[in-house]
Amino acid sequence: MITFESVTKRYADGTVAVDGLSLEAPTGEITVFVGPSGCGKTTSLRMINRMIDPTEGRILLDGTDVTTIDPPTLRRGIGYVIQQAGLFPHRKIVDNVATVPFLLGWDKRKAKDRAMELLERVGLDPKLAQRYPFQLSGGQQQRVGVARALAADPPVLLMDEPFSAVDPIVRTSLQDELIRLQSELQKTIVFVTHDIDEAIKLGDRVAVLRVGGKLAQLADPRTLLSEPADDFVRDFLGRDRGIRRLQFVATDGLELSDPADTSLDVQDGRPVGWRRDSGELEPAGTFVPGRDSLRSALDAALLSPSGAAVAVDADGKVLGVVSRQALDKALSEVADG
Ligand SMILES: Nc1ncnc2c1ncn2[C@@H]1O[C@H](COP(=O)(O)OP(=O)(O)OP(=O)(O)O)[C@@H](O)[C@H]1O
Repeated sequence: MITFESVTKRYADGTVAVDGLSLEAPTGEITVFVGPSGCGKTTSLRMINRMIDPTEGRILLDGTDVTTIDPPTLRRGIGYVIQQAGLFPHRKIVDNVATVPFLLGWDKRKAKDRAMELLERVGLDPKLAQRYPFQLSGGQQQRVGVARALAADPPVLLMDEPFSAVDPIVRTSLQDELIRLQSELQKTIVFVTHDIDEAIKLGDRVAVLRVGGKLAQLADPRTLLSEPADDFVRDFLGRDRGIRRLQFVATDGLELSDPADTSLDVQDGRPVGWRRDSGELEPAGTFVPGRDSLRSALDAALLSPSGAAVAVDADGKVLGVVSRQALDKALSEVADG
């Protein structure tokens, strides 16, 4: 666990970048620092691995004040990923990833084996290992950056806007990959972003900071969306807060009707489309109950001319149909809190 105890950072020119910050980043969870430009996110993050030291207050790593640990020792247990990966340009990808284990005294073979294993783990083709960073796309470089940070298997990972330099599609896949990796590795992650959607998607807890380095709210994403602490947080969350809340509402309780009672065409157990009176087929939007959120179910319904959503299992086989009335009922329960 990482604990900030009334941490303040005042730079030499008098700028107060972080002001009395107190919070905990629990072990095995992703804590996101989010806020507008200049609110002190990077400064807060860098105080954890002592790239910057606080002016006042303390940061504890599992109960030990980080300023009592010498920086090289501290950083051995802390992986660090930055925007645009920061790879060594003149080293092959495999050597970039093997750098830290090698510095820790692993033999060359073992360090390279570890690097290859990690490249695969972050979803990269092993063939890329022999290339140089400039021969990779931005998204691939970011994956290498994550692999490199994980190389020595540190319990803590600091990530500073790691995905902001790539296009939205690559960004989504990097986020999905991080969620998958985290479910396997359960690292203590502190993740900095200025993108509230990214914060809500990735964070177990989200710390919203305001300019001047003050904590505006610390909450899980669901609470943040349903109970913003003040107007600043509400404005920062932006539009569609009501709709976005639905992504945290489960769908296992939705009432399913028998597809045979509807105009859904089913072949080999799979939905083909909604059969119109004219005989034409209209697309059928689907979702997986229990896995997908009420937002996905609503989206599926809105894609269907009938207004109903088709519930399917993980293999795409029809489980039932959620009528507009059943969705209405679920939505009104959400609105009632
Ligand atoms: N070395 C420094 N000397 C003086 N002021 C600094 C220094 N580094 C950062 N600052 C100031 O401290 C404040 C917080 O900066 P910081 O980089 O932590 O913010 P941030 O939230 O990460 O911003 P961004 O999203 O734009 O990267 C800003 O006003 C910045 O100008």
